[in-house]
Amino acid sequence: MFEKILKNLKSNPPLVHNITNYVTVNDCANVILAAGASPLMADDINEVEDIVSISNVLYINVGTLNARTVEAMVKAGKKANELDLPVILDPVGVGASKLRNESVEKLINEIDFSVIKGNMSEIKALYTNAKNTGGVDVQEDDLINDENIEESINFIKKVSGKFNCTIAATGVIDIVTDSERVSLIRNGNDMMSKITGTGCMAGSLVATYCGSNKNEIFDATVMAITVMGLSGEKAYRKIVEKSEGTGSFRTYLIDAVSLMDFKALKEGAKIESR
Ligand SMILES: Nc1ncnc2c1ncn2[C@@H]1O[C@H](COP(=O)(O)OP(=O)(O)O)[C@@H](O)[C@H]1O
Ligand SMILES: Cc1ncsc1CCOP(=O)(O)O
Ligand SMILES: [Mg+2]
Repeated sequence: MFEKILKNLKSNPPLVHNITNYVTVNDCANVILAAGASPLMADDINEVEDIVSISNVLYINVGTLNARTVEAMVKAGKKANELDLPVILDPVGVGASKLRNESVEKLINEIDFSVIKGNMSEIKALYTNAKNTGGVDVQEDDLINDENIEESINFIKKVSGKFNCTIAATGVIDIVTDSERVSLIRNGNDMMSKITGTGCMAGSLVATYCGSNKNEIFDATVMAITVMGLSGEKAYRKIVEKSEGTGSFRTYLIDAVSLMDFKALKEGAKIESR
């Protein structure tokens, strides 16, 4: 699976159109470059259709949404659907405010998404309209762990069925499902929750791999989440070795994505198919 996805990325590196937040935008651009693709950040309503038309995939992240960008997201998403490009949604912080809930509902109603990726609190808020008091971070009670794994898998499958797309729910254990296939990914490190942007970068990587593998959305998503987790492990080893902190961790994370190859993936991936 990895070999084919990587080969397609290498032979057809995608141009990734991102409409994303202003907190982690630079990390998203760098992680896309590190993976071997090209990022383009563009959110003006008068430009997005032109940009989608030259892109291979669209990543919509509502982290710092506002009325203006939501309209641009809808327009870009519709154009991407028309051109049959994968569209990825990161519903950052959904459940935390009325504006976020209404905007995400509008996006989901008007755009066909290939993948929705979020932490478990976001995925829960999406499905049940539950309040998300953690903001952009996962709430402690929602964390996916070995105790609640079966229940979590069944829940994420239901979410995938409802929204008719692949769902990637991230956390200590990540779950990816397209309703039928389920992969659990046990890569990653707790330090990934101590810097901002790991979720957004994971979304950018999902978009990157899907952009050159649009007929293999599930596998491309599993691969992206695995690359992110494995890179987190490598970055963590580096900072421990050098007694460094979270700032360096962020840099080493991007380094690790840029150095990732088939061999490292094959050796380090902790994927369980259910
Ligand atoms: N405690 C953890 N242990 C292992 N991996 C983690 C942990 N927290 C986050 N990650 C990883 O960090 C990435 C971002 O996930 P997450 O923190 O859930 O997203 P967000 O930043 O959107 O809340 C994912 O690849 C996930 O696997
Ligand atoms: C802190 C913050 N506030 C609005 S968007 C954002 C970044 C969230 O990034 P991530 O979901 O990757 O932690
Ligand atoms: Mg997030």
